Amino acid sequence: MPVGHPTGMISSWFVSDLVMPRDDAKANHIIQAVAGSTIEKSREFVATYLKGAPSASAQPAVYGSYDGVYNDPNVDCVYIGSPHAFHKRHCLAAIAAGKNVLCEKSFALSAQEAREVFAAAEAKGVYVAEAIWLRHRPLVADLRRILYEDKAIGDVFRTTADFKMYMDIANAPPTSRYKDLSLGAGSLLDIGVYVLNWALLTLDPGVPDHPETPVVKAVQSFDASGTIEVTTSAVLRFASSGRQGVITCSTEQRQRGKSSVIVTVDGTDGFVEVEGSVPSHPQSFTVYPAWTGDEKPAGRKYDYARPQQGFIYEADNTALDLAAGRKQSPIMPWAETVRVLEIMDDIRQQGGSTYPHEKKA
Ligand SMILES: NC(=O)C1=CN([C@@H]2O[C@H](COP(=O)(O)OP(=O)(O)OC[C@H]3O[C@@H](n4cnc5c(N)ncnc54)[C@H](OP(=O)(O)O)[C@@H]3O)[C@@H](O)[C@H]2O)C=CC1
Ligand SMILES: O=C1OC[C@@H](O)[C@H](O)[C@H]1O
Repeated sequence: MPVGHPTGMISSWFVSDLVMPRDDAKANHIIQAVAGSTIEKSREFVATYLKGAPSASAQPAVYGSYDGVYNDPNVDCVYIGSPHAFHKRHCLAAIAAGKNVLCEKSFALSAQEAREVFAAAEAKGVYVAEAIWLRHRPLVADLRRILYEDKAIGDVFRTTADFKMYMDIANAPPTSRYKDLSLGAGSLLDIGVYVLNWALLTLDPGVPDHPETPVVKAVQSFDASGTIEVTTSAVLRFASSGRQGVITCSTEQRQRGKSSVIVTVDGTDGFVEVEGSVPSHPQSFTVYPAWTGDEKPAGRKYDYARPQQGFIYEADNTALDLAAGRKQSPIMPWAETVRVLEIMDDIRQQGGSTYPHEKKA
């Protein structure tokens, strides 16, 4: 799958995974072109991250503006790894040029922005998907099967998930996407989106095709300036089952250790703990029977640790979607991206966080 992308942290992680050799690749990804805001940044990106890449990806076309990638006839799919507030603009520009698009989470600032992008994609007949890599992990599909087909822990009744990642916002430059509200700063869109996805995936077997939208109660707290949302807590309740999700995220707290329990799913006959460094990067899960005595019971561990970080799964699935002529990802269809953003709109409304363009409206 030829890929074009701007520079930046996530883009470096993404391409590093794609060019790492592996035996079980479902698709052959070629980094065909790289675009950043300056040609120097793009060249530096290539020199840094594609130095040892297989020959097809080692010398991509290099552009000093994003238009270069949008208009490059050799690019099949544009990967967008810019800050949240630019996603709509960059998606629309790529779509207008007739390109397929894989765009980072959170897909947009609001559900309305996502609807506009998907309407444009439909009109142009191109593929667009949110790069919510968590949903593409085999670990997630296996866990859902164990919960809802094998019913290994009985009836699921609750999921708790917490994402903590310390950001020194006070000392970050004003241009940082973690600090600049006009770039979409805030813990919910950056990391809360993962714990929300964990709750939806583990509490609702109908996801993604027949999802039930939960009732949400949420609060948010802000940094010293009172403008940047740094901690979000929300409780979700699914009316049909009574299942609850307790999801929290904070950029004020450091993650503890290299691996810990990042998600817990409780059932009537047992529980599951998902282990990893942070909820975006699960490595294993353990299925336990009900904890009845003093000691924690023995569980069965399912381990998915690999040399890549995990971006290969969304990349492979995107390539397979394109090869099959699909315009949407069956794992993260447009309606599901919109629904996640609608829930986040609701959480932000209850929590009191708004973006500059919303204040003007
Ligand atoms: N899936 C995952 O695990 C992760 C996903 N993400 C997601 O990826 C996206 C980008 O995050 P990240 O890589 O950390 O972002 P960065 O802050 O690294 O920015 C990415 C690129 O966007 C451009 N950019 C950044 N700030 C500005 C600005 N103020 N004005 C104009 N252009 C700017 C720059 O590219 P240039 O100047 O070359 O154009 C920059 O290299 C977000 O949606 C985030 O949520 C982020 C981290 C991990
Ligand atoms: O998606 C993400 O997950 C990992 C974090 O480091 C990053 O800030 C965030 O965007």
